[in-house]
Amino acid sequence: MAKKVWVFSDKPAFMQDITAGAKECGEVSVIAVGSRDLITAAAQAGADTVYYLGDTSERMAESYTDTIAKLVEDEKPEVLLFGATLTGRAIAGRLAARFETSVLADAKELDLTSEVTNGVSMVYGGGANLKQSVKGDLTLVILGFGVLEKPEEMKAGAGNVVEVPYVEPAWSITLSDEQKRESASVNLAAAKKIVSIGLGIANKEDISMVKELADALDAELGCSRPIAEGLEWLPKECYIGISGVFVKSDLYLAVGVSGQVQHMVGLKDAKILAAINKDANAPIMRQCDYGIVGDLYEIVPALAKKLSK
Ligand SMILES: Cc1cc2nc3c(=O)[nH]c(=O)nc-3n(C[C@H](O)[C@H](O)[C@H](O)COP(=O)(O)OP(=O)(O)OC[C@H]3O[C@@H](n4cnc5c(N)ncnc54)[C@H](O)[C@@H]3O)c2cc1C
Repeated sequence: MAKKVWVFSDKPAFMQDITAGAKECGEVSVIAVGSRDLITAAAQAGADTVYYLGDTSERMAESYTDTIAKLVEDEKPEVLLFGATLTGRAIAGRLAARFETSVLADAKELDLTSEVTNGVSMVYGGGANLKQSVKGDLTLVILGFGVLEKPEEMKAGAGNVVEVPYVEPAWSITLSDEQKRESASVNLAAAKKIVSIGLGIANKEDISMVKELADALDAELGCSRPIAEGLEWLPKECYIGISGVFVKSDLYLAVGVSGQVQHMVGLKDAKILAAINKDANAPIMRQCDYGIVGDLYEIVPALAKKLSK
């Protein structure tokens, strides 16, 4: 059953991915904010109508929420699909509050063909799948790249452009400063060997001790989320798990990592899992191929010494 589907993503490739997938279900429109090049990109991916909101150089994308809300009230799309980016999430959440509805967040499967929109998303940090059927006049969905199946070649749409006037929000965010984020040069998703640290490491300075072991193994250094997000001892690109990187290394050596499900989901495709943990009952010790029970401060230097010989 064809629905009136609209797509928003601030990332052009993401917008095209969703639009091309949604096109398979009927007519699709795109809400474009930013460069005018987005209009062509949207039409190439199948957009029949492109609602062009303007350039974001002077405004934060979130400031367009009122403009989009007005457009939704006027045009009444049935489904709004948002790419899972920070901006997509911010706008979807604001619209949900505005229209007193909820968001089907982080859909990893989505069926737009039946009368109600059905989606599957991960819950409990990837431990379970949640199936949802969304009823009501407006369905808001946040989805990842590649979730919607798309044809090998994109089918272009009519690309009719509607210039949408800006609706001044009651309050808006001003961008006052930008700082470059520290990022890692390593691509853990492609690494063959990884040594990963967790909260068993007591001090930031001790990371160099584990790095010596990683170097002896010719491995990259990864970590659990608290090391990167809470303590910020390593860049965010270095943490493995449901909300971080998914790895498929030949060897994954976890040092002082307990093995919570949110971490373990990210290394389910690693071939050999080894762990060093002082607690024989830590969850990771039940899942690893090789486990060393003991103090990492004794085992790591001893292993590094042995391996560098
Ligand atoms: C929505 C959500 C998403 C999340 N996503 C992720 C994710 O993507 N990735 C992720 O990693 N986490 C994620 N988490 C966090 C996750 O639940 C755990 O809190 C986290 O993985 C625990 O990190 P850890 O193993 O380093 O620390 P801990 O659980 O504290 O484990 C530390 C381990 O070190 C051992 N240890 C302590 N001292 C020593 C020593 N001297 N020698 C040897 N062993 C020692 C302890 O026995 C313990 O097992 C998420 C959580 C939520 C709620």
